[in-house]
Amino acid sequence: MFNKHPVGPSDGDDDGVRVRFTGLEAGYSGTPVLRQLTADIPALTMTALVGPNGSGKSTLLGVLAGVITATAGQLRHIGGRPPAFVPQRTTVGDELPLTVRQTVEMGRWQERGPWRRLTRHDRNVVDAAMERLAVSDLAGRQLGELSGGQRQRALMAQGIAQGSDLLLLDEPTTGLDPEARAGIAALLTELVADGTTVVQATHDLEAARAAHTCLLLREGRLTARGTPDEVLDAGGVPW
Ligand SMILES: Nc1ncnc2c1ncn2[C@@H]1O[C@H](COP(=O)(O)OP(=O)(O)OP(=O)(O)O)[C@@H](O)[C@H]1O
Repeated sequence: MFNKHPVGPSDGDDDGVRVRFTGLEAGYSGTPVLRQLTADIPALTMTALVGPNGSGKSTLLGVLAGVITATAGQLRHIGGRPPAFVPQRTTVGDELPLTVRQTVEMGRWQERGPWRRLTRHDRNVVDAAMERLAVSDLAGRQLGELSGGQRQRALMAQGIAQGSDLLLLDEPTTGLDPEARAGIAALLTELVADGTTVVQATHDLEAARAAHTCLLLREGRLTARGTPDEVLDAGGVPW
């Protein structure tokens, strides 16, 4: 694919960079998925990971989040707090006996440690995250009995409750109705304006267009990197 920007870090210094990876490789049980990925994630911007099913977007998010270990290459988080990772809502078990409030409270575990009593500050952070995602009314409901959009908002509230400056989201708007998608898009724009770096894997063209930077993956390789116009229009929509 035609690509105006070189596929790699923009330059050698760390200015304005939140995450830098070089020659990154990762996979599952010895099966390689990501191959020689090299790129920067600019700080205080929104980056969209785009590409066809199975191209490695979720795997890359998992590596950035630290839940999947790279098998080769280098990954550097430049400054900031440990990332907050919001997985695809379909990967969160329906049978989990958790209420919405308990789910959001888990966002404080990294700081507080699991099973420790939450402090008043923690509870305030949880309340604020639930209000921001409009799930306060659902606080006592079981996660498994929520609609897709409600569950997505609960998981996003958990991510926000972590208070990280780096939010990693796996398909936060896929399958949601237009109103719910617009709500999430507006929230992400606000979060970036408030000082958060957002990285989202997405098949949602509007979400990708709203990003500052798109990284296009194909078969585990980074094949284009640039503005949405450059990446999405250069060779047709890439999925
Ligand atoms: N837990 C796993 N165990 C083994 N292989 C996996 C696992 N998760 C993903 N894979 C494989 O890794 C490759 C990349 O998958 P990944 O989920 O990262 O792609 P994706 O771009 O996020 O796809 P989608 O758009 O469908 O969500 C695929 O071939 C997939 O089958």
